[in-house]
Amino acid sequence: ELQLNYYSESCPRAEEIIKEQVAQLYHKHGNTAVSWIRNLFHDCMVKSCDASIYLDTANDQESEKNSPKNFGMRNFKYVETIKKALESECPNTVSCADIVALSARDGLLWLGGPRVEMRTGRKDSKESYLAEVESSIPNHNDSMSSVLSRFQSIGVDTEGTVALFGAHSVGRVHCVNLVHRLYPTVDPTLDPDYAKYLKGRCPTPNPDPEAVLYSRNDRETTMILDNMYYKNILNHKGLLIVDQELVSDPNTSPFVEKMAADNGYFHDQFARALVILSENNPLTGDQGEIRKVCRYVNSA
Ligand code: HEM
Ligand SMILES: [Ca+2]
Ligand SMILES: [Ca+2]
Repeated sequence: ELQLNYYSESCPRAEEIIKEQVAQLYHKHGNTAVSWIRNLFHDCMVKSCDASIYLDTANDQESEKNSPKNFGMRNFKYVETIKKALESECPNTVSCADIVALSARDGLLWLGGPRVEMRTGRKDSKESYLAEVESSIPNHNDSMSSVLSRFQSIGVDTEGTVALFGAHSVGRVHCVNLVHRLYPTVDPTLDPDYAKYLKGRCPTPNPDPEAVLYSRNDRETTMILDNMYYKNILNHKGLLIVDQELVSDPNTSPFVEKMAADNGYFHDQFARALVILSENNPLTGDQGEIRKVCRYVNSA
């Protein structure tokens, strides 16, 4: 029941307003564009693209943001900037869940990513699903077969899954997610010079989780969503164990090679898979609600 331009009658400028806000935020805080993409993954993969990720802890319901799987997520407050702009033009009309989808679509363009067409009409959840986060979002060291079957279960095939990992061509990884590959001994699947660089970024085996020690996902083109990621992992410069597994698993490695060789092909596959992810099990019609603010459900 999602459709193109769902708000054409109820709020004709809705998509324009989101685009303007994403642009303004990008110019103030460039990494908001990175966050919109990760938000889409962490929202849509958990139950539904229903903005459940945005809810704060309230009324005895603990926020999904508290899950260790959501460690490092940032810029949540800026979704309210977008929401406020929409509310001032069209109160109670545009869902936070559609902001999840459209902000990712528009953020991508600032990162040099592909143009993606997205349908709208998603409604917002009335609860958060902290308990489901653990089983829904893979771990940084899960086996590739379990990662593939997780994506398969929402309709993303192997080729699409390999493409979505290309999101790790932007942004950062904190040392807590890296040190097990560096200490006490260096993971032999890691390029030795690169390991030396990473040890410089993460000098101790037990980083304080509060400290913001991190490494860029992709040193060459940190803020561009491009196929450098695939070139890096082919050169044993993947950061997470799951990143490196894409190369060692025979189910995924042929796609890695193709994407490393052809940025246009990577972009086409990324766009295709992102749409499938963004349409996972949406609430539509009179399901859910349209929140007034994205971090709280509406009060009865
Ligand atoms: C098996 C699948 C995946 C795992 C285990 C995984 C895990 C992670 C981890 C551990 C980080 C670093 C967090 C930190 O230390 O701050 C990260 C960052 C990131 N991930 Fe993933 N990820 C996966 C798939 C995806 C997908 C499908 C997308 C989007 C399409 C995505 C988008 C991002 C982005 C944009 C960042 C950088 C965030 C930032 O800099 O703020 N990831 N991921
Ligand atoms: Ca969700
Ligand atoms: Ca890049």
